[in-house]
Amino acid sequence: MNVFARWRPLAATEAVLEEIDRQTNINSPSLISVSIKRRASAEDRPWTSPAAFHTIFNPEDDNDKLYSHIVAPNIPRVLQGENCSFFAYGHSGSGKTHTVIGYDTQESKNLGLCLRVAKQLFDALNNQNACQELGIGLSVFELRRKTAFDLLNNRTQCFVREGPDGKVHIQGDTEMLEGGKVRVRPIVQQPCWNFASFQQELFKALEQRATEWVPNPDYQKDQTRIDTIEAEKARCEARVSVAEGEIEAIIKLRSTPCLGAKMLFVDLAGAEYYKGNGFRSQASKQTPQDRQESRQINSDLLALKEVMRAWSQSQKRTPFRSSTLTMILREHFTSTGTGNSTIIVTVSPAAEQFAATLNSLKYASLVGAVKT
Ligand SMILES: Nc1ncnc2c1ncn2[C@@H]1O[C@H](COP(=O)(O)OP(=O)(O)OP(=O)(O)O)[C@@H](O)[C@H]1O
Repeated sequence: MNVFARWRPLAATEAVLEEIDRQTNINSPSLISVSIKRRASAEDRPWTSPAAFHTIFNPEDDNDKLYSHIVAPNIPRVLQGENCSFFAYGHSGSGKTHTVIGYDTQESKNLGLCLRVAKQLFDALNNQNACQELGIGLSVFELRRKTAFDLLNNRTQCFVREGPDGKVHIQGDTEMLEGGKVRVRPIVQQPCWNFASFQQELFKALEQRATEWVPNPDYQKDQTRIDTIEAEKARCEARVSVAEGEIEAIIKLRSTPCLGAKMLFVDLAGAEYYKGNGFRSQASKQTPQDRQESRQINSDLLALKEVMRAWSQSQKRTPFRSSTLTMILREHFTSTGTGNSTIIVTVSPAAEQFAATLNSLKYASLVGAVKT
């Protein structure tokens, strides 16, 4: 497990605020620690993390720098068929989405890690004539209160279930196909053949995050059209099944597998829900539904920490079953093989966020300081 921390710049609205007193300590050639202190109180002793971090990025470091340190070194492994996962953890507004997706798509140095790697992979595919028929499959889902929502399929509610193959699957409802065949609708995997379409599909999916959908009362169902499309869908599915069989056969024949690896980017829920040491709780403003959701996020984040620790130590038993989030992630951890899992903790330098920042750094350093 690789652990990185990223200090974001003070936002314009925070310009007048004091900053946290912080220092990076180079402890060993490979790992570093961080010390932080409230600047306001002279008697405060700094809290120093264990040597847990690979790199600590400063406010002036852009997404391009993070990409070249964190993601780019993994590309050769992904091309050899190993999975990699990247988690952004931090309190609300600390820069998770800025890091994973990015808010500026015009400048490639500002693209978030997920978009930047897609760009790099498409550039590489375009440079190799032999690979012109290779693309990237994109799945995007949001996990809320034990339910997954497929963001590439109108936020369709999906179930997280363990299948007879022992793997955890995210699946929609069971549906009846023409001819009485029954199938469980899988989560959409959108094929993208170039960077522009990848970006477009990703943003379309992200727009579906946690927004209420209200049906149009004037909508009239056109059953004939639905039937025609269903029939076309069944024909396409049959062709996909044949193609999947052919791909499986090709993968088995290859001496160096380079198809079928997955890169997973997780923009975790804001960690202010995680009630840690000295954290200023928002509980009084929350509705009962909010509180239930906070508890769920809290237990998901704790479960994730335990999974990361157990996995880093190669413990015999990794507690994947303790939450829906970790159940879903099991496949990514267990099939990583010699691949990599990375956590990027994003933190604000604003002194008023001290408790949240301390909490986030403690979380990440507990994971990163594990002796393997
Ligand atoms: N490293 C950075 N450099 C420049 N601006 C940043 C950086 N990190 C965050 N920001 C800015 O701070 C704001 C909040 O960041 P972001 O939306 O990524 O936070 P978040 O952690 O995803 O929050 P939430 O949990 O609420 O989704 C955004 O306007 C973003 O552009």
